[in-house]
Amino acid sequence: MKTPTDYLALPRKSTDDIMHVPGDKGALPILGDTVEFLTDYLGLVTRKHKLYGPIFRNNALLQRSVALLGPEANELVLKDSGKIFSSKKAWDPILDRLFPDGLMLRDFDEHRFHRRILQAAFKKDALQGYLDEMNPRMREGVAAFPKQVEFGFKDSIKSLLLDVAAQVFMGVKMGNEADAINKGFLHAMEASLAVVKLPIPGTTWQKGLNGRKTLKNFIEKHIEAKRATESSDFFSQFCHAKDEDGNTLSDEAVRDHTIFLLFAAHDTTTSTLCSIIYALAKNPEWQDILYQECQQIEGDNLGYDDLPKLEKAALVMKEALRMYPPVPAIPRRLIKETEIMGYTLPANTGIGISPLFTHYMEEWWTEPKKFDPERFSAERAEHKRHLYQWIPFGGGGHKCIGLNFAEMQVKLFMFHLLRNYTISVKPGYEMKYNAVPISFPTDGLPVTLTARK
Ligand code: HEM
Repeated sequence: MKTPTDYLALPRKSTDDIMHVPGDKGALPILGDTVEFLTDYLGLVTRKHKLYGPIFRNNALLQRSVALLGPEANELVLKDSGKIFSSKKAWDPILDRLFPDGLMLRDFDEHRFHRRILQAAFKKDALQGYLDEMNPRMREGVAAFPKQVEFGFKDSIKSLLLDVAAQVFMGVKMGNEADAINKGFLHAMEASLAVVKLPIPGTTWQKGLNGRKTLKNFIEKHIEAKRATESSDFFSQFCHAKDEDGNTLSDEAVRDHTIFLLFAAHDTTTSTLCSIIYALAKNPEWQDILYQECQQIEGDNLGYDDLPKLEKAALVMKEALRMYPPVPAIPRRLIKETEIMGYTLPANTGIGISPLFTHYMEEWWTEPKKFDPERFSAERAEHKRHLYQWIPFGGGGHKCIGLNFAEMQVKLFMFHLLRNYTISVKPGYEMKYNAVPISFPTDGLPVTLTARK
């Protein structure tokens, strides 16, 4: 039987048997540190780290959990050599009704089985196909952005990426069907952040469930035809994907992975492009460097073989992901009692590691608050001091399967934008943003594009 807390986001409380771990109850009764967690996550974690060290108790979002900080902790949790950290149990409470059975919501052998099959859709030939599909749409999308007037970059890029996703993820050409898919998807995304999950018509939650239904119906309607032909979209690729042993995906698995992929790709890439555009607007010398780099490429399209030529663009992306990792914290749940950093933690303990905190640790980064893409250059390679100090894509078995696609899409956008326009913000402008649940500007990121002479 459901209890009232089942209708709240994150209803599942972790066990109380972690009171021996350093920490405190948080600032407020019941809410603990929820307010600071949502408004200044990095400040909160940095303060607690100073007080308690690399392992401490958290009390936020009606959950007690244990924070494990720093590259060693990241490695322990993400590598998970003992198979004790469940991704499914951590993500399910947030995502299982809207995006069930995606890769992140599967564990261990079952996860590995699905991931090996899905890998086929991220190989070179497939990526090349997606890039060819995306080129004209991205070019037209950038050309349609307002010029010479200030506009909110966040909403514009979100909507462009949504159009591209309808085509490249679901294989829908523009028109009514794409609009319905986009709307359904947006509603499902919004519902994933809903605090109250009551199935009442008109609420964010109910709209999200309806949104999922739209996506589900679309896939179920088209799956037979998709299996009969092949095209350059993830939906089609998943229909035909095989691992080395010839295993394939069931219709249900194709459906759930395709819908989950939309979720995993969309806000993360939108967030990354916002951070990049902000960083470039504040550091115009980097716009010139990238402009020169784009000029080496002939023609109006970015080809797959051109991607490695955009070396400096890759450095800028890495640095933006360091400073503003879209996924600032990665949750797991322990599946059995385990001793970690000198403390015995019971089964079911919620665990949180923090890419954002790690990316600002002075022990590992030179002047971490400074935008300095060259820190990732082959000569300096600061990020290689520890394999788990730069983890915007996570690591280990659940490391982002879409990272090459993400880099390709980001480069494609920058290519079409920077070869034609410069980006500026008002003098003295500083982006206001919230790091959790996903790093986003809270002011819409007002920018101005000006045509290059
Ligand atoms: C810059 C953009 C992106 C960032 C920063 C990002 C970040 C992440 C992170 C941190 C994880 C690991 C979560 C965990 O361990 O709990 C992850 C997993 C995942 N990402 Fe991404 N992602 C990005 C883009 C994409 C794109 C474009 C796609 C698809 C085309 C994608 C698909 C996935 C999937 C399916 C998983 C689950 C992998 C697994 O559990 O095996 N991501 N991503």
